[in-house]
Amino acid sequence: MSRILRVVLNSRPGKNGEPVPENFRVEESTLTTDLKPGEVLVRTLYLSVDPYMRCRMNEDTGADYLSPWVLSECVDGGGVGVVESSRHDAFSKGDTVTSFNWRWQTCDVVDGSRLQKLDPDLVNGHLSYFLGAVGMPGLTALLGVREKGHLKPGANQTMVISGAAGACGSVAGQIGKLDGCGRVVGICGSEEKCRVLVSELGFSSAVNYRKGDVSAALRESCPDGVDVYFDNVGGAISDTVIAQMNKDSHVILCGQISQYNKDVAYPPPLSTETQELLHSKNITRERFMVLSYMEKHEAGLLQLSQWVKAGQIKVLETIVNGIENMGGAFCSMMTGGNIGKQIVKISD
Ligand SMILES: NC(=O)C1=CN([C@@H]2O[C@H](COP(=O)(O)OP(=O)(O)OC[C@H]3O[C@@H](n4cnc5c(N)ncnc54)[C@H](OP(=O)(O)O)[C@@H]3O)[C@@H](O)[C@H]2O)C=CC1
Ligand SMILES: CCCCCC(=O)/C=C/[C@@H]1[C@@H](C/C=C\CCCC(=O)O)[C@@H](O)C[C@H]1O
Repeated sequence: MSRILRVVLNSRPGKNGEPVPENFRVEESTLTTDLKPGEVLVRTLYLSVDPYMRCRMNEDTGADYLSPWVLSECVDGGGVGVVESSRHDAFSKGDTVTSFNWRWQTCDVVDGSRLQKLDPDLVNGHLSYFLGAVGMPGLTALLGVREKGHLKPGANQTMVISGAAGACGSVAGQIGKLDGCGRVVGICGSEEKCRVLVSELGFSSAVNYRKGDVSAALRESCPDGVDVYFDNVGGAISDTVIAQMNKDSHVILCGQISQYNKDVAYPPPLSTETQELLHSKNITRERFMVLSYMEKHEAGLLQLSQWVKAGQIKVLETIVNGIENMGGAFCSMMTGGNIGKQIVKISD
């Protein structure tokens, strides 16, 4: 038996409500560490907080691939850890492992069939990158751009990314440049984020949507209009971008975080005006889901790893320490407290 800490869902914010750290509760618990055949004892190193978790806080997530978190039960999501002991043939003590359904616990006993082994060389030992640029958000950026972006190298296209300073957005913009866009413009929520996008990540320009006339700033940044829009946020920001899109251009419908605290279906309905614009300008706007391209994940992670190791993709992270800060980190990410991927470090 071993004493552990875990995070349970304490209360739901309601479908129309902002999440607060008090929606989560940290508890002491005990873990039986005698393993049955096929089981693995893991120690948690890093946990991820992600926007889709807001949907899991509702009784009904509104998405068939997302199950709701259960009140007073341990919550779960992306995690990375180390194997302490194993009774599963595929895992040995010291292996680095990950899962999409890692319980928010300091240690856990898990069925080995639910774990994937990771090669730390892919991230030069920066294991948290497996939850960000060389993990699900990086794949979302890569596959979103490649599957739905219709990029044409040499065509001097302009790509706009909303949520540009976040985990997916910061990588998507860099891939836009690597894949040949002439101009890559980020939209995000602070001056500091704009500075980082341009001076550290090589974006052509950046627009702070909390300041001034966003439409005018975007027009100045995109004098030839917008050819590709990587949409992470939806709502009024996306209406503004779509109004400046060119004929036969493309929206990559990645996420709609501005609507996640509202009781609306996913993807949320568009205004009549925006729908008419999409139609009259023949703009594609297909829903994109990274989990629909599982067969492309392995090659995608190798590509992301190569870019990161070569310094062609710069990785931004915001890391807080301690399992007691999971709820706070989640709420902070939902309100723009992160630059790059929001990570919680659980142990060394
Ligand atoms: N389709 C798919 O398969 C996947 C989709 N996603 C989606 O991608 C998007 C980005 O996810 P991820 O990179 O993990 O998260 P981020 O790291 O981008 O964090 C979320 C960011 O959203 C921004 N934000 C929050 N509220 C608003 C708002 N009302 N208006 C505008 N921006 C807002 C904040 O930045 P700021 O300071 O700029 O406001 C915040 O930092 C989400 O919509 C998510 O659901 C993610 C993974 C897979
Ligand atoms: C309804 C809102 C969806 C917003 C889009 C989004 O962020 C999608 C993210 C998924 C996410 C799914 C994660 C785990 C699935 C298993 C969870 C469970 O219920 O057990 C990510 O990991 C991949 C994206 O497609």
